[in-house]
Formats: sequence, structure tokens, C-alpha cells
Amino acid sequence: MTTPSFNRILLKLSGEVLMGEGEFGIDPATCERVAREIAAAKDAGFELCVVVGGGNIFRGLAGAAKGFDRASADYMGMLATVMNALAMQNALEHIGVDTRVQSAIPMSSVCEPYIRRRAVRHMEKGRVVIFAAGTGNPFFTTDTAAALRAAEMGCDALFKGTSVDGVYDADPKKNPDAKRYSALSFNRVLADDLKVMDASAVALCRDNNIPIVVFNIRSEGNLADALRGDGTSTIVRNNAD
Ligand SMILES: Nc1ncnc2c1ncn2[C@@H]1O[C@H](COP(=O)(O)OP(=O)(O)OP(=O)(O)O)[C@@H](O)[C@H]1O
Ligand SMILES: O=c1ccn([C@@H]2O[C@H](COP(=O)(O)O)[C@@H](O)[C@H]2O)c(=O)[nH]1
Repeated sequence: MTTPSFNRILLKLSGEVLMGEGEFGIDPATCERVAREIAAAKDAGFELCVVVGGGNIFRGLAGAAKGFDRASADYMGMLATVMNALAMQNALEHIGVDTRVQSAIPMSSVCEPYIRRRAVRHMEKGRVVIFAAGTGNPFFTTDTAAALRAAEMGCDALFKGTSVDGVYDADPKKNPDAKRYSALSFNRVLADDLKVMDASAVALCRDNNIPIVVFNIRSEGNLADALRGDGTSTIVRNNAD
């Protein structure tokens, strides 16, 4: 697969991936391994910002299914992403990568509030900005937050690092015969209701012409491969079938 050349990218880091081989929570070794991959991408010349998910700790929909009010459950989910952001900040700073965490829900004794111009400045200074608390609004997900921040930061592409190696014609975890696309259009993802990312995130990227690269970040080296356009991944973009 050949990927167009990108300079500034947003990495959407799955919360679920941060639990490593565990079934819940944060695995420090996985955070360190992902941090090394981010550091390598920086060394290769990319400007990076990161949106972290929260699926390893709490998802609003799952909370609502157990009886929590949906909006409260979503706020719990957003707080979970702040924990993941701090874990990633810690792992990155251990290996000498300068970072800032900015939260969409202000919590001034923990991290900076989200301020777009300040985030851009951090990136220009070579810092990795980690965006926490999603969009700050319930009824969204961190995929939509990733698309929104990618547009606000002027990113050339959104790399979704998750536990599948691309976009399939059906959920590969439920259908072993599902076929992976190497490239497809935003409109195909929406028309076929492919669930790898939520529709609002896909539409936002389509309307702002920000390609999405979906790749598996569970294995070492895959971020570097995806950034080079090597390895196994799917690119979702305008002007594709
Ligand atoms: N057509 C499809 N192609 C690929 N994956 C799909 C498809 N439909 C559903 N999926 C599922 O989407 C999941 C990835 O998206 P999801 O948003 O759930 O994860 P994430 O972003 O990695 O998680 P987190 O919420 O922890 O940040 C995969 O685990 C896969 O099972
Ligand atoms: O803008 C947002 C982003 C997230 N949430 C809630 O947080 C959890 C965790 O995020 P994932 O994207 O699932 O990893 C999500 O399930 C929502 O409950 C939100 O409300 N608004």
C-alpha cells in the first residue's frame, strides 16, 4: 500500500490496547512500548498529537446498559481517558519525550485545559500533545474527538491504532470470512455502515479531507510501518471506491 506523505498526524490510541494482555486497566509495559513507537515517529520527523480512548476502563454505553444515566456514564468514560492520557504522558516522559496533556474537561491541578492555539504551539515546539476527555461532551466517542482535534490541529491524517489491522467488509471479530480493504472511500464506510469508527468521525474527516489510516497497534513496529505506508492497514479517503 502506498500512503501519501504526511507531516503532522493525529494518533488515535485505543484505550483497549493499553490493557495489554490483561482484561481491564492500564498495562505499564504496553504504555512503554507504545511510547517508544511514538518517540520513533517523532525522531523520523513527524509532528504528533494523540487522542486516547477509554475502553480499557469505562465505556458510557456499557455503563448505560447497566443502569447508569447515559450522560453520567459518558462523563465517567471521559474521565477514564484522562487516566490513560496521564499514563501515556508518564511513559513518554520516562524516555525523554516532551509532552503536554490537554483535557476537554478542565481540571487545572492535573493538566492543561484544551486551548487550540496553545496546542498548536506545543506541537510546533516539538512536544507531543495528548488530548484527554474526548470532546468534553457526552454522547460522543474518542473517535469523533480524534477527527475533531485532527481538523483543529491541521493534521494531514488521522492514524487509528486499534486491535484490528484495517477496515473489513464486516466486523472481523464476529465474521472470520470478512475481507480487508486496502483503501476505500469515506462514503463507502458510511453507506455500508462499517463500524470500525463511528459515523460522525468518518463524516468529519470526509468533510475536512483528512485521510484515516486504520492499523493494528498491538504489535511492535506497526506504527512505523503504517506511517511509511508499509505493513497491513487500510486507508479511508476521498477519491477512492
Ligand atoms: N468493518 C469493520 N472493520 C474492522 N473492524 C470492525 C468493523 N466493524 C466493527 N469493527 C470493530 O471495531 C473495533 C475497533 O473500534 P473501537 O472503536 O471499538 O475500538 P478502539 O478505538 O480500539 O477502542 P477504545 O474505545 O478502547 O479506544 C474492532 O475491534 C473491530 O472488532
Ligand atoms: O467525546 C467523548 C469521548 C468519549 N466519551 C465517553 O468516554 C468513553 C470512552 O471513550 P471511547 O471512545 O469509547 O474509548 C466513551 O464510551 C463515552 O462514554 C464521551 O462521552 N464523549
